[in-house]
Amino acid sequence: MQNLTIGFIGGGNMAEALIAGLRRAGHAGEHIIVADPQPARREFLTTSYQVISVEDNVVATKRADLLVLAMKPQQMKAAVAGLNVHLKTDASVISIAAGVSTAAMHEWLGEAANIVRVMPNTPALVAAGMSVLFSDAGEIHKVRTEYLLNACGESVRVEREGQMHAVTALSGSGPAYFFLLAEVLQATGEKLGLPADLAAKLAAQTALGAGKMLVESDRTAAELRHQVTSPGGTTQAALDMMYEMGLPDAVRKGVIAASKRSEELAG
Ligand SMILES: NC(=O)C1=CN([C@@H]2O[C@H](COP(=O)(O)OP(=O)(O)OC[C@H]3O[C@@H](n4cnc5c(N)ncnc54)[C@H](OP(=O)(O)O)[C@@H]3O)[C@@H](O)[C@H]2O)C=CC1
Ligand SMILES: O=C(O)[C@@H]1CCC=N1
Repeated sequence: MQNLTIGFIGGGNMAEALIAGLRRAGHAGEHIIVADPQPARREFLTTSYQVISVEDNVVATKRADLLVLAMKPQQMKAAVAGLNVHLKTDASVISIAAGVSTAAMHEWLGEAANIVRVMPNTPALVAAGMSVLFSDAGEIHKVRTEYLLNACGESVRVEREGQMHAVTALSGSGPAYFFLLAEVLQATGEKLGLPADLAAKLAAQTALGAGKMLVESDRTAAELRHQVTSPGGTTQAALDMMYEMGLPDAVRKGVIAASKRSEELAG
């Protein structure tokens, strides 16, 4: 797998996270080629990750064994138009765009294209990504895709493409929900008199610790929450207020809104 050339069309935030994961896992920069319209972005990616950067999508497409389509959903149709004739025989084509269905990808790239639909997330940048894949292509294309995704963290397959909307709402967008919570924790710590750097450190390390416990412990999230919550104590005071202010309902409605937006992007 290390000899596969992995191409990216679009070198934005999510492509960078995947590239960082690949490079950390030892995939050679000379086997990664990124096409992006912005010269400054190409320069940045080459300097930071020692990858090959090009302006022309066709150049990256021709060389790629795995081609990752990493532009915005609204940019996808125009970006892939005409690329299918340049694909290597048996190339795997991985779309990471929210909402965009494999049927749409086949419509744009032809029925013969080996399409894998993936929903990654930005913690791939630090090898802690969570990716979900769906594909109607052959096993080899899923296995190759898992090589890429597992270099960046964890991956799972789903058998029903319809589940990708909920996946997108949960793990694709999910890092932003935790970052928002960290922002509020930090700002409130400052308001309560802590220096900014200390408040930021406390929010970040607490998020890391809670995340590690969620991943590593046998206990459920609810059980872990109960362990922190002494009856009549400080956590109880906070959680009572958060429930009263509707925090769980706000999160629930937010995640449902994300899932609906993913359905809308599907057209
Ligand atoms: N960010 C995230 O957390 C996640 C994103 N995704 C998906 O990843 C995809 C990319 O998102 P993200 O990285 O955030 O977006 P970005 O806007 O950061 O990256 C997209 C990149 O593609 C470039 N681009 C646009 N049109 C073309 C084209 N025709 N050919 C080549 N490159 C092009 C853009 O250039 P320019 O700026 O000039 O338009 C930009 O550099 C989206 O489809 C999104 O749904 C999935 C999971 C998580
Ligand atoms: O916000 C978005 O649309 C993309 C998809 C998931 C995360 N970012």
